[in-house]
Amino acid sequence: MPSNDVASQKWKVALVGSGNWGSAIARLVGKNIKERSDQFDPEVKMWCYEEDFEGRKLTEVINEKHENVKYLPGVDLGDNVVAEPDLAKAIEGANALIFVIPHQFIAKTCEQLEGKIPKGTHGISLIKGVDVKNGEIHIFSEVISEKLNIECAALSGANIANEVAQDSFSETTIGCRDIDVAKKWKALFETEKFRVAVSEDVVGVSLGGALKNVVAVAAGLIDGMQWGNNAKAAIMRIGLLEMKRFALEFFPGTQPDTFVQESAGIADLITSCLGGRNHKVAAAFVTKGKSFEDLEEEMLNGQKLQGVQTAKELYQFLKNRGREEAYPLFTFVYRVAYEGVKPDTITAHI
Ligand SMILES: NC(=O)C1=CN([C@@H]2O[C@H](COP(=O)(O)OP(=O)(O)OC[C@H]3O[C@@H](n4cnc5c(N)ncnc54)[C@H](O)[C@@H]3O)[C@@H](O)[C@H]2O)C=CC1
Ligand SMILES: O=C(CO)COP(=O)(O)O
Repeated sequence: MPSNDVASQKWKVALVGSGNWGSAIARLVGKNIKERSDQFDPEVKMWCYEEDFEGRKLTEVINEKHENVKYLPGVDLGDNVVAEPDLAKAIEGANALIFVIPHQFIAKTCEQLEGKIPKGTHGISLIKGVDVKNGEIHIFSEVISEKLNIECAALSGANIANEVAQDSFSETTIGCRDIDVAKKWKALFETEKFRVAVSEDVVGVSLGGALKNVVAVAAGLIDGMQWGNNAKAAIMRIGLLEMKRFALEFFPGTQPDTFVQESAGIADLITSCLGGRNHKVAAAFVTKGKSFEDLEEEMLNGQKLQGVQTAKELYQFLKNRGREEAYPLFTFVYRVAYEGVKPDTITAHI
């Protein structure tokens, strides 16, 4: 469909994902589509990877209480957010799909959707991670776009889910090359307290979210060691430069300004280094001396860490190209998580 028809097209929205961020976004979108029913179908289906919750199906409990009792407890999702365990049913009839699952699950999930998405469907990826395979690296908007043969935008920013779910003020960035489609996504997500900026730099927006997770792990190590604020600020600065350098080296055409001007860049880096899950678990890695895997299990109640796995994927990609030494902070995080390098040796590495 030509993009100038998008403004008048009514969108039926479905979410592929229902974790901590997925549920917070479902609530926000659910409220907006009720108020903007001229532009959007007033119900949103949310695909849930089904599991048991206290002896019942999680989807049943969500639909009965209108609350994701496991991944976003205590928050009313609204009665127009409907949890659906069958992926094909969840997306049936939708012409706008929001992809919001931990990045390690996207390949399998897309496989189930291949060939089932009508032409002209719009997609947006809220996933923070990169896809590394066969020595190549891709952002998830591209992966989704290629696998499902649809256009796919990106949304990323300083958006700790629990804060967005409480309607605390946040900003975000939508990366989308088609201005009419971008406006429609903005209308879907924006509220007075959730401010949306639009950028054409889909790659920069996506990489900001993916790469900051690795820096947040490093910041968590610093806090675990109680090295103070100067040290953490240094990690953020060094990390931001590595993020920018990586983007420009491997994704030519990325706008360097995205990293310093957009919520998807520096603001996300800061909030994640102050209070994200990657930061929290990395601090515990130092204080408790357990593996990231065990700590994720113990501390996150089913939520998933993205930074440690991203560090591994970046390392594999960089090593393959002989470039790991050019990214000492990313490489250090990998070595701490997977090779037993001690966090307190950080200054000898970066
Ligand atoms: N939580 C947050 O504050 C934010 C998260 N993000 C990003 O959004 C993406 C999704 O994160 P969350 O919604 O927080 O997820 P989460 O961290 O809460 O992960 C749990 C979700 O993963 C699902 N899951 C578990 N095994 C699965 C499988 N085999 N296949 C498919 N799904 C499975 C669970 O059912 C649950 O819905 C991530 O890339 C994250 O970095 C972005 C902004 C904020
Ligand atoms: O992306 C986030 C905030 O914008 C959340 O980061 P964590 O996954 O580290 O909690």
